[in-house]
Amino acid sequence: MKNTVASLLKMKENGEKISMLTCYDYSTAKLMEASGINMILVGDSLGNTMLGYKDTLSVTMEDMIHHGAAVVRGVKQTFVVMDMPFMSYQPSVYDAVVNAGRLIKETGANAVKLEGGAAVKEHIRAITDSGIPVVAHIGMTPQSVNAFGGFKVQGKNEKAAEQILQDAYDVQEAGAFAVVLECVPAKLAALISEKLMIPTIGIGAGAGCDGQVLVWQDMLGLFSDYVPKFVKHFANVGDIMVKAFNDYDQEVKEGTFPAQAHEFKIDDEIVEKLKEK
Ligand SMILES: Nc1nc(=O)c2c([nH]1)NC[C@@H]1CN(c3ccc(C(=O)N[C@@H](CCC(=O)O)C(=O)O)cc3)CN21
Ligand SMILES: CC(C)C(=O)C(=O)O
Ligand SMILES: [Mg+2]
Repeated sequence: MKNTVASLLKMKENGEKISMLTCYDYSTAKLMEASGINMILVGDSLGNTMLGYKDTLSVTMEDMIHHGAAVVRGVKQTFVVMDMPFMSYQPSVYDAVVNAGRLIKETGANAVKLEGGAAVKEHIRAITDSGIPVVAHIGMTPQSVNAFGGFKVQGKNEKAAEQILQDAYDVQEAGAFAVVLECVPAKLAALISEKLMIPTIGIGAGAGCDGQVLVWQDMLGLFSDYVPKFVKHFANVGDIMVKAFNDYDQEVKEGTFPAQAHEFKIDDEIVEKLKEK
């Protein structure tokens, strides 16, 4: 069955956990849909994993649309959320609505996600009012890496924890239908999850959240620039890939690849005639 905003809200009501992974391409999207994942996030983390930037700040609307449209072509049922890239919504509520509209129109995705709590209340309200479902994102918001001085856990002291709880109430009040909690203490995330009506999707926020999200290259051991504490390697696909590339390299050099099974045939007669010419 196709996942919708209503079905995702229902999952929280029923106490069913929501699974989300990032995705940035067609072939991987098809594999994720085959797996039963509830939601796909076309994250601006593609700046790190696909493009090799050190943070997400350089990611453009065009980057997001290029990858988002490919992901949407790969799924029929799965709910797809598009990250709004740095500076596509911060300058004004007008920019936020126009760029949210572009992300939906030019990819066919189902919702947008933007970072921030109290500071983006009006943006969330205006995008929601235009008919686009919004996922909020609070706690350690990577587009503010320079303000935080690194990718550091947020909400550890009383004042900071209270601010994050208030951000959670603010984004719910503004109309967000779900909220990502990134790198916050587990007990704070559990408390927020209890207090909110909308589902919380955690990353580095413990088991008390209503759902979880991970970057797909992280959970498969394909990304090694950094391995945050919250990452679990569900498989070591990176090792498998290096082994396969190495096998290919060897077989090409030995001449064992390609074998006859990989060749196309032509009548010997034709080749004989060509030799005579
Ligand atoms: N591949 C990838 N995975 C991610 O989870 C991710 C991205 N890229 N890009 C955007 C942001 C950046 N994120 C990050 C990046 C690094 C840490 C990290 O290394 N944290 C350390 C230190 C925590 C602290 O000092 O408070 C850790 O040990 O988890 C965490 C989140 C999460 N997002
Ligand atoms: C890590 C998730 C929540 C994200 O925003 C991203 O992948 O860009
Ligand atoms: Mg992001």
